[in-house]
Amino acid sequence: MASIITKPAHLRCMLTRTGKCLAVNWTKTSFGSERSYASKTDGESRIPKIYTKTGDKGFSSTYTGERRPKEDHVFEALGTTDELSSAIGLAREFCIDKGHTFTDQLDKIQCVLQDVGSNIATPQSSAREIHIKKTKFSSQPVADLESWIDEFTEKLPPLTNFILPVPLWVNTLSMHIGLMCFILTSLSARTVCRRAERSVSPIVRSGEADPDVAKYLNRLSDYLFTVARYTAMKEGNEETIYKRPE
Ligand SMILES: Nc1ncnc2c1ncn2[C@@H]1O[C@H](COP(=O)(O)OP(=O)(O)OP(=O)(O)O)[C@@H](O)[C@H]1O
Repeated sequence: MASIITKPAHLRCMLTRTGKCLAVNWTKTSFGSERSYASKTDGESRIPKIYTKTGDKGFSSTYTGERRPKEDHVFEALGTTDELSSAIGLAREFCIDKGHTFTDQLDKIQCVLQDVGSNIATPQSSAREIHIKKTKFSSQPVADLESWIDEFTEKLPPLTNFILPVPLWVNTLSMHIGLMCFILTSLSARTVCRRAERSVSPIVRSGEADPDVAKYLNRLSDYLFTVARYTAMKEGNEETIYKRPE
């Protein structure tokens, strides 16, 4: 089963800068400010602790050190991006089981989603130059997605109808990667991706995150849809298309 344990790039940045606590808690999937991270060390022994208790009252930190309520749109977007990465990690496992060849793409996507998180956790209005430099999101991942989508699309029949979300108990890969399944909708990576996009959009619109982050999530939902169609075709599953009721 896919591990949801990650090594966030932003946490690595933070470690390099502080130069301490190398036995870091890699199990955390999101962001901690330098200040809150430092407080996770245990005095002289420097044993890192996973908990600081600083979030117990419902507030947490951005990478820039701002304290905000946990329901803030930044943490909402960070949480949804984490969910998306978990859903893709799950899809990746089914991908390996079925012998599909694009697991390396899914690996890259999970890494890029860490960078998406770094960018979201760094509100531009409170960021210093060093924060911006370390969490800048490049446009290359968007271009990568586009070329992968184009490659799959060339191999697929043209899309002339709406494809219906049907429960495919046997075709678990398609289900987890893209096609909405009413039984496991919340686990469908594409729907989680679109939710992530909705949560990130207002942050980008207000100028607090990089516009390429929104572009990436928009393209990623198309990638997940296309790769789901591709795997369904490879596995010999017919698409259930929309027919107008008589
Ligand atoms: N509920 C949440 N959903 C999404 N992101 C969160 C949430 N809580 C915190 N974060 C983000 O993830 C980072 C790491 O989470 P962590 O649980 O360590 O924060 P905390 O609750 O503030 O601290 P602690 O757990 O030590 O009391 C935080 O710095 C914040 O940026």
